[in-house]
Amino acid sequence: MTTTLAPPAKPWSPAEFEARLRAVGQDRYHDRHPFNLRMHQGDLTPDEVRCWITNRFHYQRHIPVKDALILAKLDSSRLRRMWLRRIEDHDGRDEGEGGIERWLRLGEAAGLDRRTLLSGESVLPGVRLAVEGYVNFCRLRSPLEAVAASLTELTAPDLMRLRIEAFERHYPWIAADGLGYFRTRVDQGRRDSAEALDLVLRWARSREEQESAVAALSFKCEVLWALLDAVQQHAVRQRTVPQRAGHDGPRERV
Ligand SMILES: O=C(O)c1cc(C(=O)O)c2c(n1)C(=O)C(=O)c1cc(C(=O)O)[nH]c1-2
Repeated sequence: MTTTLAPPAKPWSPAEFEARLRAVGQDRYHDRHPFNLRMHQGDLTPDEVRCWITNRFHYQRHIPVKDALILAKLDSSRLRRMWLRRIEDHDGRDEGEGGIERWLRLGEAAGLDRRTLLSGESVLPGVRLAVEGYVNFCRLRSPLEAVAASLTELTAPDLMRLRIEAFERHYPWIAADGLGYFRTRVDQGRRDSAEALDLVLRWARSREEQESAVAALSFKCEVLWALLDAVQQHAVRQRTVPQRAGHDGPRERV
C-alpha cells in the first residue's frame, strides 16, 4: 500500500502573514495584563510601581544580551551594523549613556537605589525565569525566530505613549525627567519594529517558516505576560500575607 503525503501548505501572502503577526501582537500583548491595566489606571501603590520598575529593569538589561546573541547569527555586515545599533541604544557608546542608564534614572526618580537595581537582588524568581527564557530562545532558535520574537515592538510604542501620560497623571511623585526612557523609546521602537518586520517578511518563505515566526512572537508575548504575572502575584502576597522574615520565598524582597 502506498501512502500519499499531503502537499505542504501554501505560504500565506505577505499581507496575510503580516496581518497574522500583527494580530498576535495585538491580542496577546502585555498591555492587556491586569497589572498593566491597574498601572495605567493609577491604582498601584508606590511600592508596587517600584516593584515593577525593579523587575522590568531585569528585562531591560538583558535586551542587549539577547541582541548580541542575534547579532552573532547575522551573516552580512549590513545586517550586523543594523543590529549593533540596538545594542548601542541600550548600552550607549559611553558610560552614563543609553537606555539602561535611562532606566536606572527612572528607578532613582521613583526612590530606588541604583546599586540595589544593579545587584539584581530584588528580582522575583518568575521574572528571572521569564527573562532567561527569552535570552535562551534567542540563543538557540533560528535568526528568523529570534528576530520575529522582537516584533512585540510593533505594539510597544503606542503602549509607551500611554504609559508616559499615565505616569504623569497618576504618579506625579516620580520626577518628570525620570520618564526619559519611555520618551526616547517611542521612536526607537518604531524604527526597530519596521526593520525587523521587513526582515521577517523577506526571510519566511515557506508556510512552515511563517508559522515558526508567528509562534516565536506568541512565545515572546508569553514571556512579557509571565513577567507581569510574577509582579502581580507578589503584589497580592504583599497585601494578604502578614510580613514575616523569610516568609516570602527566596529573593522576594522588593
Ligand atoms: O515597556 C514596554 O512595554 C516594552 C515592551 C517591549 C517588548 O514588547 O518587548 C520592549 C520594551 N518595552 C523596550 O523598552 C525595549 O527596549 C524592547 C526591546 C525589545 C525586543 O524584544 O527587542 N522589546 C522591548
